[in-house]
Amino acid sequence: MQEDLNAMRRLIDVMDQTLLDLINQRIALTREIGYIKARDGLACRDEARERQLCLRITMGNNGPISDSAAQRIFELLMQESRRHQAQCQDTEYPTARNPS
Ligand SMILES: O=C(O)C(=O)C[C@]1(C(=O)O)C=C[C@@H](O)C=C1
Repeated sequence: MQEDLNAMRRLIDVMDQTLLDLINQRIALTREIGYIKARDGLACRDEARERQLCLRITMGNNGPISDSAAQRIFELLMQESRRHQAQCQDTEYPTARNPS
């Protein structure tokens, strides 16, 4: 019984690390977008894109989590993206990302 529990928890630990790595990769991408927005004078928040994303999340949610739980998770992710993008507004566009 304890062995079954431990085996399941090890699976969860591996999955959590994968999720964390993916979340950090997502943030890295949104930071790239942040530099582009800063360069082009665009606002961090794009409400139309956020609505589109929430719709896509609802359409793609196969459960068992509820649509509102899925939306809360993604709203938190987007909030964190915007926080990182705000930092990009204050820093120079890295030349390594700007080959031109
Ligand atoms: O797609 C963008 O424009 C982004 O900046 C990415 C992102 C996101 O995290 O998905 C972040 C902030 C915007 O309000 C919308 C979406």
